Amino acid sequence: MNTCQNKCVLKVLGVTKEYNHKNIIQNINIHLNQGEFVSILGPSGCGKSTLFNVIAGLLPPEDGQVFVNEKEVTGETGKVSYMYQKDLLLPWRNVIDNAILPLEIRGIPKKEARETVKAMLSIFQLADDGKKYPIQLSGGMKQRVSLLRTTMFSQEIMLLDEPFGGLDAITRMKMQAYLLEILNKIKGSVLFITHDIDEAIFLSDRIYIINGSPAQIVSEMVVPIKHASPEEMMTAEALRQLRSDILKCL
Ligand SMILES: Nc1ncnc2c1ncn2[C@@H]1O[C@H](COP(=O)(O)OP(=O)(O)OP(=O)(O)O)[C@@H](O)[C@H]1O
Repeated sequence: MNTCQNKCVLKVLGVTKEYNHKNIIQNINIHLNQGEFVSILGPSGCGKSTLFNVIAGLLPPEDGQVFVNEKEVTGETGKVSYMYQKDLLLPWRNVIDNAILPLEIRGIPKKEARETVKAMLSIFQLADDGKKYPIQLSGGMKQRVSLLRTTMFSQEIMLLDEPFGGLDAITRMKMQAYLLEILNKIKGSVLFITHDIDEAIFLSDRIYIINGSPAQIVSEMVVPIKHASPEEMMTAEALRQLRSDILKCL
């Protein structure tokens, strides 16, 4: 299954990364097709964020290559957008001015950048919140601002590193539905890190399981029912089987 079928926007080939002469991830091969939502599911501490840092060009791999739209970009930053686990909003900037950061870095004048962000606020359900500061926002709102800022960098390929990890269960479910709604509007391709099996099943088209020490891709699974309803999540035999197959790999 490890081939590009539709247009392949991101390809990771044989990536190995070590810290202090110890391999953390080894010979990782993954790909992301245009418009796909693909999760990397694995236990805490196995090396998922390390893999994202290599893909984003923030860490050079010991071995292997990263391609974006067929062009090698190993070790190059600025090719994909990246949302970290923590929201990392600047407390002294309001919502709009937090979200314009990627545009400012690209040299777009502040006034123009603010107009661009303002036009997106309602899509992110932040229409009345542009002037608020991070301290005035709930956890879910902070993550929506982070996501907005991430899309301001690039909507083509987004790396989302456990964006809902710190949220309570109800907010997390709302954010998952909200993320799908946003993606439907902006048509991006997403690589998503999680260690929550049901979250991966609900959101993804495909799931890579990463495990071991050093961590490797131990399985690749296609989700048979896309965006299953809560009832299907509980009762569908195909999803029960998928959950069981995933558990065997972890
Ligand atoms: N800069 C570093 N120097 C040395 N070791 C590191 C460094 N960064 C991470 N590690 C180690 O590499 C391993 C993988 O870390 P990483 O953050 O990639 O895992 P993860 O799967 O994303 O974890 P989590 O799900 O808890 O966020 C861990 O054992 C971690 O302690």
